[in-house]
Amino acid sequence: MSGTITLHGVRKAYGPVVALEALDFEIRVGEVVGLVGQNGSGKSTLLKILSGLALPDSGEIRLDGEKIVLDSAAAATRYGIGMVHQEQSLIPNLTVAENIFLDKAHASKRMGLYRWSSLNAAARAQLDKLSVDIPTTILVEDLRFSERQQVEFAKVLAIEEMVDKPPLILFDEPTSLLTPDEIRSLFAQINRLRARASIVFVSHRLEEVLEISDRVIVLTDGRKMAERSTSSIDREELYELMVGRQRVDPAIRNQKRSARESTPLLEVNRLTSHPHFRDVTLRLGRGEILGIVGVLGSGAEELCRAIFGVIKPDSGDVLLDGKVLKINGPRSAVRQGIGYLPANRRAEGMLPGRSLTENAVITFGSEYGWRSCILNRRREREVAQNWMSRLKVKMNKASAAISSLSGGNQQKIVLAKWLLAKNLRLLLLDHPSRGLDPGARDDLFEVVREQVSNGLSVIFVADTIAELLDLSDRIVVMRDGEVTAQFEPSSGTLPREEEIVAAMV
Ligand SMILES: Nc1ncnc2c1ncn2[C@@H]1O[C@H](COP(=O)(O)OP(=O)(O)OP(=O)(O)O)[C@@H](O)[C@H]1O
Repeated sequence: MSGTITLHGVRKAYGPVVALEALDFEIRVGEVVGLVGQNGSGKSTLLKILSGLALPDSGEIRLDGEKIVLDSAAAATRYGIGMVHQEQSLIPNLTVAENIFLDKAHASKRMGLYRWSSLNAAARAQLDKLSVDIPTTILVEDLRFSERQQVEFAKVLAIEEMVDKPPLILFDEPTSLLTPDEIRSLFAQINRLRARASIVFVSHRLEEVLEISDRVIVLTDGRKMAERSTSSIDREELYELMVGRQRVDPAIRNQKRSARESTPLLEVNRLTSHPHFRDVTLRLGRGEILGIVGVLGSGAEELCRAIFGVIKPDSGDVLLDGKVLKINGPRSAVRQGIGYLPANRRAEGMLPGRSLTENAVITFGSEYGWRSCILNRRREREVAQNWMSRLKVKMNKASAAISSLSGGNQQKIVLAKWLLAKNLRLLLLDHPSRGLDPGARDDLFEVVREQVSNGLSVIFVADTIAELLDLSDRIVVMRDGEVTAQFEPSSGTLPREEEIVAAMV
């Protein structure tokens, strides 16, 4: 059995929204297929269909020419298909071994009871395939994010022994929370595996897609708009195919950047919050963008949370406009003109059951009549919709539930919520581009720059060094809770990537 999976004329609609249309797609063993597309273009829908979580409305899926029906995750497993989920699907209070075999019938389970030694040995064998030495008896909740992802990967690989065909492994943005070293080791694992599996790799990071994939498919509005071998296309061309316009070279934009001489809006003096960060001192001018970068555990995210009042500092102080900021929690931060876009937007940034407009106006509705006797819904809607169209939110109608949007479009709504604030002075953006397609990220940065030129000050925790250099006026590097370097390119020149990396690790 060769294990080729083909999709023929697949269509999937959610009510009036067509997520996939007339999709033909072939995935062959021995190759990695990169899947890219703008937010809302149908990538997650395609992964759901392949992993048995959604059924197409029409069209067929075939394995080596034979029609198959993927009507549940278990059915997908039977055909050797597994997904390494972006939002991990492991159960925290079970061990690594239990998680790897949780969804599978296994010889180590008899009448509902585990034979632990054989279960652990079987789990070890799966982890060994990835050259990972995580103990099989440890609870998943005690693992780092990247280790949990390895367990997810091993869990999918365990399918290999259950079926007589090479597995199809689906990766949904696997690198977004990994450090550069962790990405290298994931790629090495994929490269070792590729001869005996087929792989679909979904990501917004075009350089990574081009590096790891043999072929790349571009989805636009649910349709396959291009399919190329990665040796025949470069990043700029792929960006153009996806976004429909050329990318402005950040180097050109940076040349235009002039040093901003300004009185500080924010001064952070020796701020400490155990165990997150220590002795952090920095200043942020009016109309300035301060980029912070650091690997997981650097304390950068917690610093933003402390300024917004989510985390209580142990010592040090924060001055806003020369006055000591009393940080009594997010409510008082909002009153003082501080906004915060959390990294975990689904959990912290939105009300899933509410509509797009309600989510957009939830914080500042009162400014547009939210709390007045006569609810000024129309005004609210107008302002919210103005931002939604500026951020190019792909939606059916503004009254739809936010949960019906694609991940990237949900994020744009959470950002719109802050841009609606009339008194916004300081915006804290924690990994703002995570989940956004490259075009949407450039649009977002453009909106941020525009607001900054109107006097807004921004602290942003960057996802990658490239975007850090793209957006920041000044740069702070953090490691293990401390500031390890500050770069002030007042002459218009930015630090070199190696200088930043050296301070990060
Ligand atoms: N459960 C749902 N109900 C209604 N519409 C949905 C649902 N799931 C997806 N959609 C719509 O289907 C389209 C495709 O969404 P999908 O999540 O597949 O996009 P995506 O390419 O994965 O986007 P992103 O890059 O933002 O994650 C979008 O317009 C989205 O709003």
